[in-house]
Amino acid sequence: MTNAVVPNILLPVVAAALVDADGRVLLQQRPADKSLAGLWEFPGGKVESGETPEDALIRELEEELGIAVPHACLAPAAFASAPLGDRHLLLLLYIARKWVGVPRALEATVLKWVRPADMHALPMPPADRPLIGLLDALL
Ligand SMILES: Nc1nc2c([nH]c(=O)n2[C@H]2C[C@H](O)[C@@H](COP(=O)(O)OP(=O)(O)OP(=O)(O)O)O2)c(=O)[nH]1
Repeated sequence: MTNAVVPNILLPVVAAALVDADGRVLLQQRPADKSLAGLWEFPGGKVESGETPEDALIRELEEELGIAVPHACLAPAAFASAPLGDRHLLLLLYIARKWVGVPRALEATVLKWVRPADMHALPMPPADRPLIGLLDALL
């Protein structure tokens, strides 16, 4: 009997809606040399092997924005499920209202604070579209 390795079709990605005192959410623009270039996304990234979703998100927010988000400040909020190339994206969105440091675009082209209602007019990854209305209802 062979133990065939089945490739994992699911791509787990974590992302954060960082919310400021005015109810605006931080979006970042994906750089030109990456997939989905130029689209506005929630900061975050892929969950690496051996990481919990929350550990992955804390790491990504430090790498991408230079901020520290305490584990206790990450509230699970919504998810998206959508095809992405030959994989299937499972995007877990958390809300955070508190963090340490001032977000800087360390990997993205630029950052922007946006109200959920204004996100409809922005080019965002297709998987993110259903998250806009959910965020609007939650904030
Ligand atoms: N961080 C983030 N990723 C998103 C969002 N929506 C969405 O479809 N994605 C996709 C884009 C990427 O394929 C994947 C996130 O992984 P990543 O940001 O670490 O990927 P990457 O740029 O390092 O690598 P790649 O896309 O060039 O393969 O999830 C979102 O709102 N935030």
